[in-house]
Amino acid sequence: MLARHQDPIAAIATAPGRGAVGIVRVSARQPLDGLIEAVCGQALKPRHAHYLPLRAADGSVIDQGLALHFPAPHSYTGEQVLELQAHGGPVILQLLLARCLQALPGCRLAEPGEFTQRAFLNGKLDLAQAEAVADLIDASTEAAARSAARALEGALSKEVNGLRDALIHLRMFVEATLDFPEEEDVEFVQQADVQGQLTGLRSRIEQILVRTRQGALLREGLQVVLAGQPNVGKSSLLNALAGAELAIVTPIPGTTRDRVSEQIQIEGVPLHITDTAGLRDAADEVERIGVARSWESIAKADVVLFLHDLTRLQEADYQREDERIRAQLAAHDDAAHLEARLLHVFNKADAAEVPEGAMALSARTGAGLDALRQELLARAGWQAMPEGLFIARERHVQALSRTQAHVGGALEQVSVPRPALDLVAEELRLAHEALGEITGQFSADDLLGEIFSRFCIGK
Ligand SMILES: Nc1nc2c(c(=O)[nH]1)N(C=O)[C@@H](CNc1ccc(C(=O)N[C@@H](CCC(=O)O)C(=O)O)cc1)CN2
Ligand SMILES: Nc1nc2c(ncn2[C@@H]2O[C@H](COP(=O)(O)OP(=O)(O)OP(=O)(O)O)[C@@H](O)[C@H]2O)c(=O)[nH]1
Ligand SMILES: [Mg+2]
Repeated sequence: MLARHQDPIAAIATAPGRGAVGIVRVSARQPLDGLIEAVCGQALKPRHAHYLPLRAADGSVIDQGLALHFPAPHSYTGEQVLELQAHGGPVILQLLLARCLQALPGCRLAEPGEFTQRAFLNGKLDLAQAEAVADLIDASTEAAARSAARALEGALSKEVNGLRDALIHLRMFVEATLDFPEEEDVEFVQQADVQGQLTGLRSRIEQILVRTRQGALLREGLQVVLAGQPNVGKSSLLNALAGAELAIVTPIPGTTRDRVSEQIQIEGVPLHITDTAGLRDAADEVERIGVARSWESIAKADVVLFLHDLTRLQEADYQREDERIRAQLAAHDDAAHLEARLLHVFNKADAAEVPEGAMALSARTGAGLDALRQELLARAGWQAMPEGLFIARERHVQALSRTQAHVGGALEQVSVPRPALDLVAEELRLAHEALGEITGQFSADDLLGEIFSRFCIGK
């Protein structure tokens, strides 16, 4: 353990700037009696809110506030914690913070996520729960917040721990059998139906993977880019989806020159929508840069919504331009990837006939927008699962997929006539290890550093 994990730390634990109330939080291994006496002028009853003057070094009053002492180990971090709840002005909170740093020997400013990192290191939260704390704070929709709260309660961890126990059970069995003489072990493994157990495990992992992917979608959202020729109604569609006049709309082709992005939500799934400059051989420098940016956005999008203008479908030059864009899209992407993310949508259904089977809408009247929303959710792989939802990260999906691959590897090994049990054991060990990365049982220090450094300060 690095020495820095032993230091007392302090930080402003509320959003910076002006708030009605702000909190300065201190966490330390050593007793906080000296600090409490210095700032509060009296001893504090554990886990009890005291209203009192909070004092500077010269005895002057910084603020009338609330002080709370959580003696170790019954605190957020598992260490001694002192909370000073003051009025929320930035100057007051800075003064209180400076006072704590100066009155508690060895105390330094907390790094981002360091309180939660200590909660993790002291076993108060596992890694998936600690990540849920950050996801709860950063949640951009109610559904994301609610499922982050469920992950914080341990919904994902519980699933992962259930899998872990089943894996440990199998590992112990297979490893014990390894010590048997060769003829007996095979028979033993067959009797215990290791193959059946592995098959069961694999379908359990698959079910959890499906839910974890949903949880990751709630967290990451979906990147949708509106692309197409000038004047087809991309900006109108952005405005219609967002319900606000965000992008300029005019009948002049080439109106949008720079990207305009907005986050909306559909059934709680965050959608990041980007309106782009119409794709054409631009006449001037500004538009040329705009079109280059359109292509950058297209490259990064999960869904490329290729918008067409129904009123111009029959025009030869219009068709030629659409073909050119299609070819350019194909040149930027491999066919399968393009197929999976390209969505053709036909606009101005209020002003023209709609061809059979086309996904048509009118950005002007709003007709067809609901069907588009549902199509976007379907593209994202969203399945409404009201109960049992928990927030998750791409990292969790990856770890579960690797666990699944190793369980599959073990299954392959036991399915041959004379299974090599040492290979089965090795696959199971790797599966266990991959699974353990989710809750932080087997996590490298650099992964932990990476995760906690993305928290806000004071968390
Ligand atoms: N004022 C304040 N509000 C806050 C926090 C905080 O640190 N301070 N939290 C910060 O994120 C969240 C609450 N999280 C907390 C988690 C555990 C404990 C705690 O004292 N745990 C003890 C006792 C548990 C019990 O009494 O049942 C323990 O785990 O032993 C406190 C806050 C949200 N609201
Ligand atoms: N009739 C009809 N006109 C529409 C519809 N959507 C957009 N328009 C009109 O089409 C013209 C172009 O709309 P924009 O939204 O600016 O088109 P754009 O694709 O963003 O164009 P650029 O920014 O130039 O690439 C405007 O005159 C809109 O009023 C629609 O659903 N029906
Ligand atoms: Mg536009």
